[in-house]
Amino acid sequence: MKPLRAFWRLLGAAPRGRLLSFILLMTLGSLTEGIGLLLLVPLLGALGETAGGFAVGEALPSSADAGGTGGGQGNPLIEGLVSGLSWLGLTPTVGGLLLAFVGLVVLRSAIQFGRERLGISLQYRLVDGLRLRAYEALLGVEWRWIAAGRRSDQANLLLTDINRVGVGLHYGIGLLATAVTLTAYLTAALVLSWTMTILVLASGGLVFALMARQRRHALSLGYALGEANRELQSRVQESLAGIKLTKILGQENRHLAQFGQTLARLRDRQLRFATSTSLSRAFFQVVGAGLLATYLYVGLALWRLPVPELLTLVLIFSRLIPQFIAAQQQIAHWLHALPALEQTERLLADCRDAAEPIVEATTAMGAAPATTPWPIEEAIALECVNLTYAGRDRPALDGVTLRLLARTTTAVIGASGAGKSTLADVLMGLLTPDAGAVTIDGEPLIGARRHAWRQSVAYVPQEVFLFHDSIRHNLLWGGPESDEAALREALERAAADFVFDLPQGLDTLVGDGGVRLSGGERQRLALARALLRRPSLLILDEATSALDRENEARVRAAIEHLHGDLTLVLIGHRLATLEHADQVVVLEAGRVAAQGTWEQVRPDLAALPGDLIGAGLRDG
Ligand SMILES: Nc1ncnc2c1ncn2[C@@H]1O[C@H](COP(=O)(O)OP(=O)(O)OP(=O)(O)O)[C@@H](O)[C@H]1O
Repeated sequence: MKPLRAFWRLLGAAPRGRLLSFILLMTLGSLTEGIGLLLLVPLLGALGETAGGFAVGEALPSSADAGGTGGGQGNPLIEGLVSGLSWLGLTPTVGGLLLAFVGLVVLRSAIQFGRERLGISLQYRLVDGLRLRAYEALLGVEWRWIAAGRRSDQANLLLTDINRVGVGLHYGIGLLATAVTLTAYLTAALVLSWTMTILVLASGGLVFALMARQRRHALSLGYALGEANRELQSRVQESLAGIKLTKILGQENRHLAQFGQTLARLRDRQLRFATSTSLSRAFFQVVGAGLLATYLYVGLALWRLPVPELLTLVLIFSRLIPQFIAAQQQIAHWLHALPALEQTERLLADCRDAAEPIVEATTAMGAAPATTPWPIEEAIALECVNLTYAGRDRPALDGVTLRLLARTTTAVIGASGAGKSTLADVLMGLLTPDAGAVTIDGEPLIGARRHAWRQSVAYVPQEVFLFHDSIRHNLLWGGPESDEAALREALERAAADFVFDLPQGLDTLVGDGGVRLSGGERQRLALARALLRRPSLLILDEATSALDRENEARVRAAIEHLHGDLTLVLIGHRLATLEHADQVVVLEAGRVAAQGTWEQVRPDLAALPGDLIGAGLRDG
């Protein structure tokens, strides 16, 4: 990735008005800096010529009557500045010049304040814009792509990598300001002595070239830091997710040691970058002092420059050197952050390639996914559906042909790994088959229709996910418009009326992922949330696995009550639910091994190998 091009591309997303204001402030700041420095020349000249006996209000000797070589006489720009002051009615006195000088410093400070504020707000805007784009891209991508990636890498990118881009951008914007200031200093120096300026440019260029290795080092450390950050993120996420297991297994020390090692690797890389930047700063300071002494010697002894000019030049160069050091540091920081930007842009490009098509409707808020309900009139049909996950030889679904009639109940059973959840994902339009077709009332479930179809589907998985929020807000994810009565009805139908016995009722916080509730309570809340959605297709994936017999019976009664209202798919082993299904589908290694009513498939089950039915089924 070309560093300069990447910077402009990133900056290109900034609002034009703000960017132009920033550039204007940067230029004005540098202009005041340059003019302020040039005003010092006549001042120093006047002070020198009068050997300290000058009254503050006395006019400066004009170029005509001075006759000397110091004080900028003969230099058209400085004379122009002085006569500019006279034209404004300000007699160029020592006091006047001093006042003008202080005035310029005040003005420059105000401009600098504005510029820095604008620079930071630009940086935050660009970083947040990038973060939002990355998040939006992740949300809009095909499920298959998300499932194949690592959640911790995605979290790392959204949080740490984009933060690093922000830091890089901060230095990049700083570099712009430094470049403009450097230009102003060099222009001021050029006005005073072009030979000296060329000497400065040549020596500065040489030092800059010598530091190329440090810049390459910053880039490679940027890549190494990215890896260490990803490792830390995955370590933290995994450790926290598995903290219960860690405690049960008594492996706290092992986790701590691993965490310590990951941290040490991260710190090592950060420290190497900090050392490299500190070293280069120290190197520049020493070289800078040497160069300054050389310029002074050359100016005084060889080129015999007038003292006021020379003093101002030395002042300019003494300010120029820290700016030069800053520029080198800013470039190194930008290069250090470049791998994070590269990673973000790669994610955006990958997400663009794997984006799920969406039909957009125009709303008051702008474009939004269409959410028109999609009722099933006849049937959902699967025709020779094949699906193989990336990196797998064996298909998860192999030539599956099924017909789910509208408002009937289908039970899907099969051994672990038979393909039941994959079938559910295909029915929901989350996964597209590699071959074969899925149709709803004869309409193929492809392209943007898959997203639209999901608005009419509800799914209750075995591992229920609840947001760290109140029960009410968790339920409203299912039906945002639901009123109190609708919430109560859904909770009662899902046998989740335990909510009303809680001290805070619907406003009870459920904890991270619903950790403050039992597994069975979570399942019943998830069912209530699904019912609020008023779906055309409801898929329950082992949705009663965590329930005790009493609550399972209640949920089963609720499910039986739904029979005929909507199209139901029950994935599970429990005989009691299977018996009430209109059809039972038996999957084995991704194939349909048997299909029909429970009485029809029952004899086939005995012939199938392995523990297909499971103890739960035999128990009923
Ligand atoms: N994201 C994935 N990447 C690769 N392979 C996968 C993925 N998800 C599932 N599989 C594989 O696909 C096959 C079918 O898995 P699936 O989860 O559909 O089975 P299942 O019948 O739902 O199993 P269980 O009852 O244990 O939940 C299995 O061999 C599984 O290892």
